[in-house]
Amino acid sequence: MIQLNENKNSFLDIKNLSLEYIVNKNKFTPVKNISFRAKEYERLVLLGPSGCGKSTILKAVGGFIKPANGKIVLEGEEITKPSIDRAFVFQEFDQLLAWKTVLQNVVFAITVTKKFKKNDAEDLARVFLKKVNLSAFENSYPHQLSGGMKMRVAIARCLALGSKMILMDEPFASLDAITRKKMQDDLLSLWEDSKFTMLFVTHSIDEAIKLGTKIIILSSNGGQIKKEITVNSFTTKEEISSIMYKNIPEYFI
Ligand SMILES: Nc1ncnc2c1ncn2[C@@H]1O[C@H](COP(=O)(O)OP(=O)(O)OP(=O)(O)O)[C@@H](O)[C@H]1O
Repeated sequence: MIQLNENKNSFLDIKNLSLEYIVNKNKFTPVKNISFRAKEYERLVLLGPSGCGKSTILKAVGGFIKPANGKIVLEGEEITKPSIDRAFVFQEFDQLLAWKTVLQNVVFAITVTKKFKKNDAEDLARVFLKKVNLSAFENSYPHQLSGGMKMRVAIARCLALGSKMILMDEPFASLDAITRKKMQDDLLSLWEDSKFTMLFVTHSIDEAIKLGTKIIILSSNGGQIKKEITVNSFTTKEEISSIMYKNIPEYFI
């Protein structure tokens, strides 16, 4: 079991963050003045109803939206632009190139983003494929893999590139219940094996409890943080539901 590093309280530090879009020349601010922190190797889950600003926060951490106010700091450095430091892993894990093998997919990413010779890139790719238990599948193509294995390749690729955070926006939302459970289990075992800090967006209470070490509950009223919950073995669906029922009744409509 990985211990969260208590000395790295400010691995990710979001301070008084407001995020806005310009709609018909007017400012629209879906996220207003929120603050929260994550430790290294935290599995931080943003939970809230549709439209509360979860994806907007994730995009800002990715560096794709600049804060209107406040700041986002990762390991002491303010985030101002996208970087491989913070990698998105998309739904269906379809960022993998269908015509390249598992090994070639990882090597391709390494050679494009780092100045590595092909042989060195292959060595590095194999180290990370081993970490995610896919050494035996290095010559397989993405279509020959299960969803969980594709996720492992996508995450191995991020880790090989040196990503410090993996950003996931409802990656399992479109899956049937059995596949979703399997993917969640796979993600947890991958996290146990490979150690990464994760920011995961969902509107499922069950998923938040299962995957999170910390849950941030957001309301639909301007992306306000209603509660921050450190998940432990006593955290129940009833407890989270009751917090949400009191603070965000529209979640249940
Ligand atoms: N590019 C955009 N331009 C203008 N408004 C946007 C844009 N993207 C999102 N919004 C609006 O900002 C608000 C927050 O959207 P966001 O997608 O962050 O919410 P969410 O909590 O992730 O919702 P969902 O769970 O439905 O994906 C919503 O009202 C949405 O309509």
